[in-house]
Amino acid sequence: MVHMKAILLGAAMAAVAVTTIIALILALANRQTLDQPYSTQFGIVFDAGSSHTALFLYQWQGNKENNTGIVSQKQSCDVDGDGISSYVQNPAGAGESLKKCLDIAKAAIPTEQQKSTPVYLGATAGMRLLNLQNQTQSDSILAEVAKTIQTYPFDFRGARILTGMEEGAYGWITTNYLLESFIKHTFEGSWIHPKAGKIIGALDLGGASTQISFTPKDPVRDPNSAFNLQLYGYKYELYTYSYLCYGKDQALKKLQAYLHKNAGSSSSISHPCYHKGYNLNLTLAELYNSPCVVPPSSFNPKDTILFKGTGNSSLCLSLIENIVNLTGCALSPDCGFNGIYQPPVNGEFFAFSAYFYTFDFLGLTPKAPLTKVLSTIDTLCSKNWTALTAENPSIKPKYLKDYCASGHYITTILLKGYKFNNTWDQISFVKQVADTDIGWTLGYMLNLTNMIPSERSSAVTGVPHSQWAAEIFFIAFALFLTLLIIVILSVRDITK
Ligand SMILES: Nc1ncnc2c1ncn2[C@@H]1O[C@H](COP(=O)(O)OP(=O)(O)O)[C@@H](O)[C@H]1O
Ligand SMILES: [Ca+2]
Repeated sequence: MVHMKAILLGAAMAAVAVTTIIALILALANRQTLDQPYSTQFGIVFDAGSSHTALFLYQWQGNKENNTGIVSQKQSCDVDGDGISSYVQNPAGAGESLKKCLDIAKAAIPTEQQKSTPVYLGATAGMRLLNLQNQTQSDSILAEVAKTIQTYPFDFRGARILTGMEEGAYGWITTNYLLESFIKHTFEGSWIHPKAGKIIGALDLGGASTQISFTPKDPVRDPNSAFNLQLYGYKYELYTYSYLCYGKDQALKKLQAYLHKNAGSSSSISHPCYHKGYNLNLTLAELYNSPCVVPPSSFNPKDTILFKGTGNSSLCLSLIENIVNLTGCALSPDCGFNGIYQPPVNGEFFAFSAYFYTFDFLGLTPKAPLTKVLSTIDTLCSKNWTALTAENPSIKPKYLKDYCASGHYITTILLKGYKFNNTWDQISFVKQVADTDIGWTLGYMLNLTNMIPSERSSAVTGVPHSQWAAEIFFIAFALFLTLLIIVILSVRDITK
């Protein structure tokens, strides 16, 4: 009898073991399903900035992950000419200007994929300002760019002006997506949520606006600058603010207007941020062409003024501190500049766009000690224009003339505005991560194409339904067998 029971138990255990092993093999063996070749998909985003427009072509491969996230930049294309907001006299020209880049993108996408390639155009602060000045003009420019894109075989999804908050939040999403701060692909092939605290803040300096976005330590006190997100099952409360008129170009225009106002009737004005030997002629129409500067009560738009560079670095810095209003704070002490609410900065930050361009020219990327930064800007500002242009023959004068001023502007807003004075080393000045540009465009596309799920369950690993059913069947069957044996053995014991 004991012998019989042992045989039965042995046989049953063997059956359970075999069933469990099959279930395990099914569960573990076939993760490669996701590596089956999916066709490459594409997406296009136009960044219609205040100073210029660029096209970004992104690609991704079904569910197949590469080591830096799923979506990468295949190529980018710079549109010739200025930003679309400069086409007020010729809105159709704004549409026309996009064709070169659209043709290049079309050539890069296989014909059969073109119809399913989404295209977005997002305009930022240049169009925000035009929209404030003259909505009819901004609408007609948007209509013209939409019309041109629709002549291409893509899936056009709209041309619109982003809010400053969207611009800041999407830049933050792009940065953290590329750095895999939300979800990380491990060596073993699964996805994990990385340790909290590795979320990076984003600093974007454009021509007409500048954005700061980060997750503060404490809850955001002003709902107007709170942006709540849920990504891969985790909630984030973002502080984000966009300072309209405080992009690099509009801030430097404010400085010109300030100098003009203080020059009285003189048409020749010393400019301490311009290099000795550099002269700039400007009509008053050009100087006062933006809502960021208040013109004198009466002026002749055709009058010209002459800015003469004096290369006085310390005077330049103190004038820039006048442009950025550093006093007054309603929610004291939590302020950025201009009395705008901002919680204390928290953690590491990536600074891109004109932050990067300026610091790249200065040789200060990705990081440099603050003392070196300040002395490098001083040295640059004191160079005379002839020497500077001779040393930098490949740099466009329209950028070269402003690096002194923008160097001082950047340190002013970062140190005294956002108050990185004790955390300077937390800022990296970068253009790309994993060969993909940092900016709002990728985050915008990821969001609009629902490529960042809000729930963890939609994350990337998985098995096909049939395999999942087989796994469940064998696991259930193993459990059933175990139970059956226990019951049989107990019944036999009782009836004995
Ligand atoms: N090579 C460069 N050197 C210096 N500044 C640059 C360079 N390329 C672009 N920029 C600056 O970067 C900024 C880009 O802003 P943009 O995206 O056009 O405006 P916004 O984001 O405010 O709509 C502009 O101030 C432009 O002058
Ligand atoms: Ca921009």
